[in-house]
Amino acid sequence: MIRLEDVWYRYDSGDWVLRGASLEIREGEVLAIVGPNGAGKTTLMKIAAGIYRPLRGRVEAWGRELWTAPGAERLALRRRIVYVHEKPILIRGTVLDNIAYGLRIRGLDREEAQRRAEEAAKLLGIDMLLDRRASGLSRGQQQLVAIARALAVEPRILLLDEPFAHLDREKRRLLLNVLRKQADNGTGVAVATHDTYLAARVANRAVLVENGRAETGSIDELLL
Ligand SMILES: Nc1ncnc2c1ncn2[C@@H]1O[C@H](COP(=O)(O)OP(=O)(O)OP(=O)(O)O)[C@@H](O)[C@H]1O
Repeated sequence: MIRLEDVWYRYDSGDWVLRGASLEIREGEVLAIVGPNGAGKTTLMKIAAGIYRPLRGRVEAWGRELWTAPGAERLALRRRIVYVHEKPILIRGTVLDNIAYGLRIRGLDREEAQRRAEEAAKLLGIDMLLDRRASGLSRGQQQLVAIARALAVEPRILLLDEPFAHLDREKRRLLLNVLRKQADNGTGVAVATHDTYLAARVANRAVLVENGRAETGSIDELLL
């Protein structure tokens, strides 16, 4: 589980984006992160992923303060968390290479990485694309490849930034089901989205990011 406590953040060039934001991302549930453009949803998720260090406040992962943990421990904690950007960066090579990439850098041998990458691709209905070059894919296909790459490493916490944005109706529904199943199997899933309808369908709880703060509430309170 990840806990952000009274987190403050601003970029070099601007005002405070987060001014005392707190939230929890728990295993076994889907958390919807909603709020207006520029409110700080992406920033918050990158802090939860251990990519950005807050200027004030605490980030706890499984009870350990992430940024004061020794390097090796911090790396181990961060590896349980995967963040998928709205505009994913794909490596050169095939779709299979891309989905297997996270596993390869975690030290799995080629065969095992391939087997797990194929499984993840099947889950998202993109197994027919495995031999295609990643550079020729549509935006929606790229998004699914990035999500498959994340699923393949079996993270304890999965953070997705606008995962539905470029997907057609059928793929949105498929992803919705996959995320629900992931949570039911114990993964903690957080989804930043502008689509409150999808958020309400998939999430157990919601967080509204606004004015630098994060307000946690029920689906009824924040989404409907
Ligand atoms: N790399 C950066 N450098 C400077 N400012 C940034 C940077 N990234 C984000 N910001 C600013 O921080 C604020 C929060 O941005 P963030 O992307 O976290 O919001 P968001 O809620 O995810 O927005 P959206 O819904 O539009 O995706 C915005 O004002 C944005 O302009």
